[in-house]
Amino acid sequence: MAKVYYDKDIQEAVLKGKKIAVIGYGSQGHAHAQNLRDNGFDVVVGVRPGRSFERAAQDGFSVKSVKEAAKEADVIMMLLPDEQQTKVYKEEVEVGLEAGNALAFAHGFNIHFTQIIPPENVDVFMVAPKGPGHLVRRTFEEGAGVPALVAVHQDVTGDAKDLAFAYSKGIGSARAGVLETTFKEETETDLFGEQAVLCGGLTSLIKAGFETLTEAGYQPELAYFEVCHEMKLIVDLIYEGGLKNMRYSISDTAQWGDFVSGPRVVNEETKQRMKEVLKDIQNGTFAKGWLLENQANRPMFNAINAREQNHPLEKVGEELRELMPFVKNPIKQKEVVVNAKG
Ligand SMILES: NC(=O)C1=CN([C@@H]2O[C@H](COP(=O)(O)OP(=O)(O)OC[C@H]3O[C@@H](n4cnc5c(N)ncnc54)[C@H](OP(=O)(O)O)[C@@H]3O)[C@@H](O)[C@H]2O)C=CC1
Ligand SMILES: CC[C@](O)(C(C)=O)C(=O)O
Ligand SMILES: [Mg+2]
Ligand SMILES: [Mg+2]
Repeated sequence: MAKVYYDKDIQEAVLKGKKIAVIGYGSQGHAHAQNLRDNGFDVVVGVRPGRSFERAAQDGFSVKSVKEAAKEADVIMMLLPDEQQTKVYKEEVEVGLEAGNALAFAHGFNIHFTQIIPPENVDVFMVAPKGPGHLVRRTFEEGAGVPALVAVHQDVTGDAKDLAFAYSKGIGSARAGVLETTFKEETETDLFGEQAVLCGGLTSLIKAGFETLTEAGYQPELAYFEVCHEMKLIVDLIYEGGLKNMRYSISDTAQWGDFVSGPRVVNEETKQRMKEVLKDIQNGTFAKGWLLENQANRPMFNAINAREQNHPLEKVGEELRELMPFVKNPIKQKEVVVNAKG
């Protein structure tokens, strides 16, 4: 079994007393900044003027421009959207880097695909939480954490690996488990996971199930409960005790259907497609497409996003969730409050 590191295995002294600039205050940014601060680390937030700036100030942080924060910090964690990082790095971060500083990432995209090439005199490490930023914060507040991967790309001080582990402990990830990896392995597996299984695979599966039922004349509300709402309840059982725990709880009829019909839907052909997706990630085709899409101001991203938001599943889901007061969306609620103040 791979070595998994926990709080007890990690010394945080190497990071204590250093100034950490969290660049960006979005999904990951707000969680890293707040968890690190709660664990006694010295954090400055670097963002452009606007919504995030106001939110970080409202949360009590010292907030500066990206340039100022990066210049005054010893450790600079890049938590801007991947596609924005190169420009901001070149214009505002690189100039403030001093020998012996550390440049850090939560995903390997820009280092692995050579969009950012840091100077040779700084450490470069990664702490990549294996979960959405809002849950990095929420689980931390609940006394738990989200697992993370750490990697070192450059080690000039001899401390890069210790810094990465200390940072992972600082954001609460070592409560759940931290694994060592490389930028290449994290980048390729993270992109594959989100495209083929966690986000792309799952949304396509849910939509296909919903459409199959509604096109056959079944009620959309019923279809939503069947293939979307219940998904969380089933996944919770898998999360808590593996596939066998879920299969223990469902009926034997469902388990037999799982065995005989599941592989008719997700089969060798699906796996072949997954291999193609992985190949496009490994050979840079996906990265190139995403970077070009952004250079063109996202024409396809925006068109698909608009279409997806109008999918009948989204409409009926919105109506049904309104009628389930126990289905709360703490992320949305927080944003509404902030927007109202902003
Ligand atoms: N989202 C996640 O859960 C995960 C993300 N990651 C990685 O973490 C990194 C950050 O991702 P994520 O948290 O999703 O990012 P977000 O999209 O949530 O980041 C938004 C933040 O970046 C700021 N920002 C955007 N563009 C600029 C710009 N041009 N100049 C200055 N500030 C800018 C925004 O400010 P404003 O409000 O002013 O727009 C906001 O503070 C990425 O590398 C990602 O791959 C890794 C694991 C999971
Ligand atoms: C699954 C999507 C993710 O990789 C994540 C939350 O881990 C991301 O890039 O947001
Ligand atoms: Mg991920
Ligand atoms: Mg990702």
